[in-house]
Amino acid sequence: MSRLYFPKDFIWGSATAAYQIEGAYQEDGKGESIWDRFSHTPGKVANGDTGDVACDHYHRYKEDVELMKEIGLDSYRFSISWPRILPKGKGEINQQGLDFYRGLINELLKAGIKPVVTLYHWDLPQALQEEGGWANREIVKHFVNYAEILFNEFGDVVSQWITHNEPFVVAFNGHGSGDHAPGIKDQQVALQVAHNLLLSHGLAVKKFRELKLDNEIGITLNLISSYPISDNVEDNKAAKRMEDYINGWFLEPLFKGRYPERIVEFYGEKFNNLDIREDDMGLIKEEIDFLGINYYSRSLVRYNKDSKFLGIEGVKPQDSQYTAMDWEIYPKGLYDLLIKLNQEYTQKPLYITENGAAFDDKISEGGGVHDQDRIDYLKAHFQSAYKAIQEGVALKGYYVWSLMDNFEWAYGYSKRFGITYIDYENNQRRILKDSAYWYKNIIVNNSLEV
Ligand SMILES: OC[C@@H]1[C@@H](O)[C@H](O)[C@@H](O)c2[nH]c(CCc3ccccc3)c[n+]21
Repeated sequence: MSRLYFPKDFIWGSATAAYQIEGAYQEDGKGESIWDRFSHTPGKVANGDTGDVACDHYHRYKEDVELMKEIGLDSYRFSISWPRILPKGKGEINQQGLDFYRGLINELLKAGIKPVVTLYHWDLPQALQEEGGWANREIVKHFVNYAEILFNEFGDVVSQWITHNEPFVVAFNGHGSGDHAPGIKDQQVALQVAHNLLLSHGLAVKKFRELKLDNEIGITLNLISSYPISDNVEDNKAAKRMEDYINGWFLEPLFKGRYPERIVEFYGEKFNNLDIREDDMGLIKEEIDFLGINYYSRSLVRYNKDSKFLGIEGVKPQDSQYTAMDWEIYPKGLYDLLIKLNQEYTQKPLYITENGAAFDDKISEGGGVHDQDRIDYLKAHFQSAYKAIQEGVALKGYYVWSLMDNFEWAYGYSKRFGITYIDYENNQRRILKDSAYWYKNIIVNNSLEV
């Protein structure tokens, strides 16, 4: 057996999001979010699950920081719930909302754990949705106002700020396929939402720079590695379109100030109809300090002239392994992605802000949760990250998704991503899974045994 040693200042962390773990959905002045509304809408979420209680983190955050300390995390990535801070999305500030996050951050600092805050992880105040939400360009100034409140309140204790979690998903799942809140099904709206999200990111970064804070700011994107099933030209073009659709639509504006031509022509009229103003692309390209990457799996495609989805058809190799989300386990895709980002987009510091897997975890007779499949998944992806670092990629940290089982959006509580098991039948009891103990050992040694 040999050991792969990570750089000495490498950050090992874990990640969550407010709506997925906090619960207390109407407590202490919190306003309604679009996910409160969506999850309470019959038929939208598996088993009629909602985030009303979730993991009850709102009341149990001290216990949860103790868990993070036991695992030995260097850092914890979490999101702040906009409607806890501004119940109507703007106007009056809810002090009890600020107090909750102050308490959480204080516990983290006492435990020597770096707080990394995601400003927006999908839980828009419902009051703003009623004014058009992300489809209405006015939202940009409300987002910057919200961000400024948090920069001023926590700017001296937060290590890094992430403006948005996965604008692709907010735009295309929330406004294209409609399987996420607010459940709109309109590609034209989805494209406008994507643009407004990027613009809100750029203006929030600009505001952050004006405040001259000494921590860092970036954005988190869900990114894939995209491969053609054969080396024929049409399959290769299909794989490139897939990469442009998920990765390029956001990477190109953020780092090159433009939308990717190949797919712009594919969108045609829908792109020409967009409300993009003269300075927008320059504002979106405001320099960031790091890029957050959420990687879970690859995309393997073939060209299909009858496919309404960009002429693309997904392929699922028989001999691959799959997670409980039916996502192919493909660690090499993380390595390929990191190398490509380094070569084609940025040499800025990169963080894996999410990587992990859902498996059908069970509590064993002895009371433990033996999730060897999750250990194997993480080990293989850590090895890919290690290889990329060895080849010069400025990967500075890795956040396992997730610290605990939680509300998995439209899948409700049916999918478990945590390294901590949540026993929903037993008062949300926390049980560290074998993967948590395995991760603890990695962190202590800052190395991986292979
Ligand atoms: O699905 C697991 C996690 C979610 O729980 C996080 O909130 C979200 O940031 C996140 N993103 C991805 C990859 C992109 C994706 C999002 C939604 C559905 C399918 C894929 C996976 N995950």
